[in-house]
Amino acid sequence: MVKQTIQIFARVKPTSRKQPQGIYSIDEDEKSVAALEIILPRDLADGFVNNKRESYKFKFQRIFDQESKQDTIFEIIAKPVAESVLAGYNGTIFAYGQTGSGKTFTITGGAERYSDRGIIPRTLSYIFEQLQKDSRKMYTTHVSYLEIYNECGYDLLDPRHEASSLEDLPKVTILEDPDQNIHLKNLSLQQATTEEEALNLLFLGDTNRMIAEVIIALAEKHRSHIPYRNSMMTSVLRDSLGGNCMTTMIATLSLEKRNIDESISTCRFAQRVALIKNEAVLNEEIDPRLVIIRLKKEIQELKDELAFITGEQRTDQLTQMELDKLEEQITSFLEDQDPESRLEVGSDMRKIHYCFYRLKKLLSERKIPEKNEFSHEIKDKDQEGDTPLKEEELKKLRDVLKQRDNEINILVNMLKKEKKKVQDVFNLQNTNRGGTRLSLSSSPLYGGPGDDSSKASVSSTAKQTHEGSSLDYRSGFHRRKTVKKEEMSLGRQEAFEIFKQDHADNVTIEDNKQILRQRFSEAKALGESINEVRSKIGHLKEEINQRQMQRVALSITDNATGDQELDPVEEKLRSKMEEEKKSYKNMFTRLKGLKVEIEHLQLLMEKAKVKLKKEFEVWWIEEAANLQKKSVPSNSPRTPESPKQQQSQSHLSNKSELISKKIMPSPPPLSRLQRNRFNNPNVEERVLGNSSAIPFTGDSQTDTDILAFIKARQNLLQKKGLANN
Ligand SMILES: Nc1ncnc2c1ncn2[C@@H]1O[C@H](COP(=O)(O)OP(=O)(O)OP(=O)(O)O)[C@@H](O)[C@H]1O
Repeated sequence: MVKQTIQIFARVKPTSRKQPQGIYSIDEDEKSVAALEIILPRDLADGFVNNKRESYKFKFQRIFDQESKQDTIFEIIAKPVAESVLAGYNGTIFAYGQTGSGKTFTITGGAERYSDRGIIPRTLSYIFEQLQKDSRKMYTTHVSYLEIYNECGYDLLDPRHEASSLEDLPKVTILEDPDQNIHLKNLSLQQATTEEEALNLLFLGDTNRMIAEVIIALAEKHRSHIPYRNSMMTSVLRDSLGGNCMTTMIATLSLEKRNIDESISTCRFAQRVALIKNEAVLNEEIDPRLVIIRLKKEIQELKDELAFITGEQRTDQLTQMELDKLEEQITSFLEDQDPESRLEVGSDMRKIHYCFYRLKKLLSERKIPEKNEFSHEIKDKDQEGDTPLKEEELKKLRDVLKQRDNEINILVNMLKKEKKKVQDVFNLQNTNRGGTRLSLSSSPLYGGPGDDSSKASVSSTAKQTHEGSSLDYRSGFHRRKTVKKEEMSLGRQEAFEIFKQDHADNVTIEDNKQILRQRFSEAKALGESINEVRSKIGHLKEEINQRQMQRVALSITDNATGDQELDPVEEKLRSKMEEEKKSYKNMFTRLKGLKVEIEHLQLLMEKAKVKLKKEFEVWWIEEAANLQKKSVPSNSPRTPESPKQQQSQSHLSNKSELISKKIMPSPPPLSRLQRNRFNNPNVEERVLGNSSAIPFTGDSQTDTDILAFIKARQNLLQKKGLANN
């Protein structure tokens, strides 16, 4: 059992604006702990009579200042927890801090760059790497993703559900057993056999969360305060907060002037958490049948020992099973070549006697006659030695000797021929050096120049995700994407194109596309270099083999002992081969890293695309709702709406201004074609200037789409100062 308090770390989020000097300071001089001092600026200490303390000091295991990078956070905070998990303990890492302080950035990672990936993807990578190294054990890995919102738990990885709101996801409830262990009912456990599968699950959960989330924001203001002590989150984390677990907390701080109070309260919370002691117990699941067998054996041994010491001999017969076991032991003892091996049968005299009896029997049955035969033979030979060899026998022996001599001569001639062949090959190779070489690599790992197979190989797994696979959680995502695409009408698609052009996330997608292209070509070039090195290694191996054959042949024909000496040429070839192998390994490791990076970037891009689409959908619905309100006169009958439509519209209308500001920070420039096509006052007048709402197509949904598009365009133009009015 390991007793340990919860480890607390602090991370300060980089500030966008330059902060006034001295708002906080970090003191790392103290041994093994660091201190964060938050200084209250005087203007915050309100009024004339200043009763507020001016500075607050908090201790942490370590404080990561604004410039700290994600890899450092992983190495120092997460790796030790991952190591304890691999050793068999429970491990938890959680981030705590005010909104926008960097919890998601620290735990999951940023959505823009590969280097921004957070603790989860890095830990997954580390864990799978370690599991791969250990071939002695069998591991199974599962992933769960639980979202807790408003005291309700939701499974974000259930492959049977496509989330468009949290309510679509399976609800997870807490159950407590009589031993007060917490169980999460309905939370699925998804098996992940590789890092890639685990990352796909993480991505699926993130996407589901994102899709179910722009609803949460709307409901947020109606949310009542949930006391932390009784919350579902605390129940789920019960073991992590004072139980059987190695736990680490990261206090995320946004140390800007306006956030000082929140930051102080986060630090206070961390100081309290640091007092919580956990008792982590090694998780061991013991098979009761194995325990029974072990205990029975122990009891028997103790009984035997007791009988031996007290002299009380056991008189009952050995059972057939015991006899069979003894036979097995005797056989393996006799077959064992090790002279030191022992026959261990414990202190049961019956067994000891039985062994002696069997050995004696064996000796009398087999060994002794053999020995007798052998001694007779020796005796006969000795007697022969005393008699002079007969002339006839001598002649016979001379003939045999001559025959042997002939055989040797034939063999030497054969060897000479062989040596010549080898020499020819060797000469031919020397002539070929510098010219073209025979390629030994029959199945290159990656394609040659101009071949796209390297790209295919590197991206195949990620491609699988999009092209559908047998795994439900992958195809689920794919299905959603396809459905959405099919649903989009032409006008809506066009509006989406305009919408995304200037969206901040589109810049990220484009940047990542660029990086992806670079990584692909790097991977391709690397694949080609790997193939080259592979074939070099093949050639070197071949050269070494030939060299060895040649030396053997030489040593036989010249009766030399060359094979025992070191051959400098061979040594040189070997060291060259080692170098090539090293560079092969380095390149291969880099290629593996590139593959992970490419897959990660593809997931980031997909995530950004889903987010973009989601934001567009919300904006579109909201625009349509506004427009309908405007264009339908109060006394004319309204187009009937589905209850769902009504609900989403009423939710969104409150936020419409906010959303359109947020998602359209600056409108995209319209092309001349677009301007000509849409900047038509007649259409506008028809739709917006005239409240009689003339139907375009007769289909209310399509008309709504058209209206929303025109309105959206008008908004854009107004913002750009291009509107006609
Ligand atoms: N260490 C950091 N380096 C760079 N950017 C950061 C860092 N921490 C946070 N950010 C950025 O700050 C913004 C807010 O961070 P994040 O979403 O992680 O906050 P949060 O605490 O999870 O917020 P919420 O509680 O609202 O979900 C994001 O755009 C994120 O990329």
